[in-house]
Amino acid sequence: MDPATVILVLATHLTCSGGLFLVVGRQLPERCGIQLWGLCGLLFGAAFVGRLAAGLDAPPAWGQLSDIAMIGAMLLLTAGLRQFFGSEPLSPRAGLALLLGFAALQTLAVLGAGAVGRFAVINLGLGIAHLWVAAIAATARRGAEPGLQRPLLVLTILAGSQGLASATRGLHIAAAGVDVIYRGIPAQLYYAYSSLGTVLLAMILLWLLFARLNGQLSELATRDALTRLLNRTGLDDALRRHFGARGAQPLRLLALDIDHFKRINDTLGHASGDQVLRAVAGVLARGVRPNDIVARLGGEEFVVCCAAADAATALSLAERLRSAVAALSTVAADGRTTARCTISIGVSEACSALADWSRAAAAADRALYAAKAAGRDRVMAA
Ligand SMILES: Nc1nc2c(ncn2[C@@H]2O[C@H](COP(=O)(O)OP(=O)(O)OP(=O)(O)O)[C@@H](O)[C@H]2O)c(=O)[nH]1
Repeated sequence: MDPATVILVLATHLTCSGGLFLVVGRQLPERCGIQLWGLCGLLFGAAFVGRLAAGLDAPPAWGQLSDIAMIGAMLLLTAGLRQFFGSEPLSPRAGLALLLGFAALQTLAVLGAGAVGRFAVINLGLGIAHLWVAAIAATARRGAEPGLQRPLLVLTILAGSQGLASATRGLHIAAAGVDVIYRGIPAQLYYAYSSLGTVLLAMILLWLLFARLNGQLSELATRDALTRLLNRTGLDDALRRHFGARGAQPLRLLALDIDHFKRINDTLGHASGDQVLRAVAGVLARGVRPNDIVARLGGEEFVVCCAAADAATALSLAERLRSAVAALSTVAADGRTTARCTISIGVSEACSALADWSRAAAAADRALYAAKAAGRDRVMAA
């Protein structure tokens, strides 16, 4: 394909994907990055159109405007990525300073070496900008949720390889002169790879977005909004995963219930009751080992699944949780009164398969009611 056709295809693709991002971004929360990616696509597309409009053989100064627009578009891409991961994008002043610095450097190169200077600097500039995108993706991947790991790895590889390709092209043009800008195998390979890269980049950004939305949806479906513990659906999923794993340890079920919780609501108000629920949930979540499962089944009922083969371990965990909750003192919604509460716990026999789960849950419940009947604030084994 001749360079003008490649540039036209790139411009069309970038403009369409930029527009699509802006349309999709209208349905999403502000500052999630996609709006900046949309602007990046539109600006990059406009830069290519500007390059075509000026003509591929136009004097370097004409093409400089489109080059500055391309670097501006790359800055928007990095800003969108930083926004997506919740960090502050570059300030407009710093972005402007970078653009002016690039323009000054390129002008010096054009004055010294004409078209070769211009193309060497824009390719080096695009190379550095792509490597920056790769660095942002690689850094974000370290702390990212599991669903984002793969798209971020692909983005790191794609942006990194595009960065290296652009920088190498810049150095090649500086060394070999104007003849290699549009002609020859390296130029053909470069245009083929950047066309593919542009299409893939838009897909990866959408992949990132869908992975994030998917994670948020699954979080909403499986976690209790008040305490952030697993809800019933989340517990079912966790049990299926636990028992589905090879060599799964047996689980002992601790059924927990806050004693006389209605009184807390009645005396201190529902908002204070919510604070107590959050505080108890915190004690349970912090008090177990990473392999254990903690869930809120509704109201003031919780369940802890303890990966322990022997009853003594489960009973001592239950006792530890009971005394930690009894020692807890929660500031009520008025900010002054403190609320205290106790819990009763029923502990089941070991359960080694998902099929036995309801029997274990019923046994733990019976033990819990026995603990309540025996005066509350105690642990009973099934
Ligand atoms: N604040 C708050 N209260 C809730 C929530 N869900 C359920 N409740 C309240 O929890 C209370 C449960 O009361 P009961 O089932 O009578 O149990 P209890 O008062 O703890 O008594 P025992 O379990 O017998 O010790 C009810 O008043 C419910 O309204 C919630 O999300 N927030």
